[in-house]
Amino acid sequence: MLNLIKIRTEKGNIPPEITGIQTDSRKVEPGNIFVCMTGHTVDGHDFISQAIGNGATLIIAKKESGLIDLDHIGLVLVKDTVKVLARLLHHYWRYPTSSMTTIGVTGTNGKTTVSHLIHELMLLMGERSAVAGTLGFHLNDAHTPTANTTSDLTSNLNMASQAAEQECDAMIFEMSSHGLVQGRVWGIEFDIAVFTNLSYEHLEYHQTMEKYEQAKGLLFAQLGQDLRKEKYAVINADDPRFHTYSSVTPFEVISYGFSEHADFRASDMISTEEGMEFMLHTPQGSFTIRTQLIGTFNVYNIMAAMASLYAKGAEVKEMARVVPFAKRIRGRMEKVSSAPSSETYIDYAHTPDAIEKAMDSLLHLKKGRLIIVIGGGDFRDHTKRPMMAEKASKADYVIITTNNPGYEPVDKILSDFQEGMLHNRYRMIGDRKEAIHHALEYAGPDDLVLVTDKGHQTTQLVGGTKTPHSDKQIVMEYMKQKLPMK
Ligand SMILES: CC(=O)N[C@H]1[C@@H](OP(=O)(O)OP(=O)(O)OC[C@H]2O[C@@H](n3ccc(=O)[nH]c3=O)[C@H](O)[C@@H]2O)O[C@H](CO)[C@@H](O)[C@@H]1O[C@H](C)C(=O)N[C@@H](C)C(=O)N[C@H](CCC(=O)O)C(=O)O
Ligand SMILES: Nc1ncnc2c1ncn2[C@@H]1O[C@H](COP(=O)(O)OP(=O)(O)OP(=O)(O)O)[C@@H](O)[C@H]1O
Repeated sequence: MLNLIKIRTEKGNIPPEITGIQTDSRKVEPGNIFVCMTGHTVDGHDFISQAIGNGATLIIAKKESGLIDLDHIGLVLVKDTVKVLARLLHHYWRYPTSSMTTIGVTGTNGKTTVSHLIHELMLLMGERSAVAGTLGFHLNDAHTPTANTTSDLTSNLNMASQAAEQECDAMIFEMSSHGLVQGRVWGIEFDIAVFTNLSYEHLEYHQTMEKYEQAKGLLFAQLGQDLRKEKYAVINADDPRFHTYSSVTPFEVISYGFSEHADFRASDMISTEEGMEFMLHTPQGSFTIRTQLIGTFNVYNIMAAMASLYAKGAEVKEMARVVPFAKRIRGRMEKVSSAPSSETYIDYAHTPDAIEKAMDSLLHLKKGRLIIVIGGGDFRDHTKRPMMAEKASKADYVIITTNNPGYEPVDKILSDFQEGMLHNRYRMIGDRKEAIHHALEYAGPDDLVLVTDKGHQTTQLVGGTKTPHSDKQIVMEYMKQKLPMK
């Protein structure tokens, strides 16, 4: 295997066989290669002793560090451990992404929804599928949690290999900009690259919108240039980046949106008791689409999922038949209470654009007032807070709170949001549970309550301590106590 890489220095005893490849010393098992990665927080080179203690027999590093007893292990020095890791991992797992249709979904909002819609539609059409993203790793119906939206390369290859072993027809990767920039999917053979939209987010990491835009574009570059292969880019025709991303790839672009020229074009959207209905015009004809999902943004998400599967070879007619059975995604415009009390929705909106879109999707349903809970916390872009509050000002009443405040002073979080408020019909309550209770208390039976930011998540981080917290459970328990038993 080492013949795949350029070795600068080789020392000690190189083992004839290895049992796996690891970048985290805590996960190393006997016989593994430990590859040292220089991270944002710590340097993997500092954990070589721990890796050896756990049984690593070969260390791949950029530099020599510490005293290593080379009697029983080997040490290989290379120029770039990230690139070497990618090369070795794909070889070790026997290139699993080349045996199934591999789909990458990127964009500021909608990645989870589009990825899960593709997955669910495939299962509904009788195919085998896997998806890895914010909600974890779903292999057909089985589920394992993951740490990131886009996992590290070692985990991605491990998941892809499980999917390939289960003979999945496709694997879908939710692609965050961090994941793309850090090479967490290097070498993955994408067949279809999907773009949802781009708006203000993650500038604490990328610094400028231009760099953020470039980061997302890496997914289209990763389709490669090999025109012997059948590959597609699926791009939102209504987004201003349509032309930029279309020009990154030599492969055919399938567009979707409300624009006249889109290949998958929606029209005549109406809300129904069950969700929504719209007309979808496609290269295979026009179809009525009925869905349990709500909000115009979900029309986009459904079109992105259907266009991706059309690229993969599915019949639009068959997809139109199964879309009504695709369930709402956990924590995304999830209705958790309804008449006789106020209707309450939980939504993972955590960007200015998502807040605006989530509110817009409810405005036509409201008979009384729209009450919104917004919040934020440490470890996320702080600069977006006033913009989120500005968008939330469209609601009749706004409750500003925290979400995973971490080590940041609560008053600072609240005042950042306050800066963006366009009216004074708001209240600031630091404790998230109390804030949700206040929203529900304030709401009358005709009012709509939208609780944003936490969505599906089930913990609250205060200081360095995580405690259980579910917005959905808080609403349901409150309703149970307040509503008279029948
Ligand atoms: C800032 C950032 O992106 N950090 C990511 C990065 O970690 P890092 O560079 O800090 O790694 P590190 O902790 O310094 O460790 C360096 C190396 O030492 C190793 N190590 C470390 C400790 C130890 O005891 N032993 C050991 O061997 C580590 O395994 C690693 O190989 O690489 C890790 C593996 O890929 C990620 O899990 C981690 O995500 C952290 C947890 C994170 O919060 N990231 C956020 C910003 C993120 O990536 N978000 C995106 C988008 C979310 C969205 O769209 O909303 C995501 O994809 O999740
Ligand atoms: N196509 C869309 N356009 C704008 N907003 C959207 C769209 N789809 C979803 N949203 C909003 O964004 C929120 C998050 O949706 P989703 O989880 O699908 O996005 P995401 O890109 O995966 O987010 P993250 O990367 O943070 O996990 C939703 O709860 C909704 O408010």
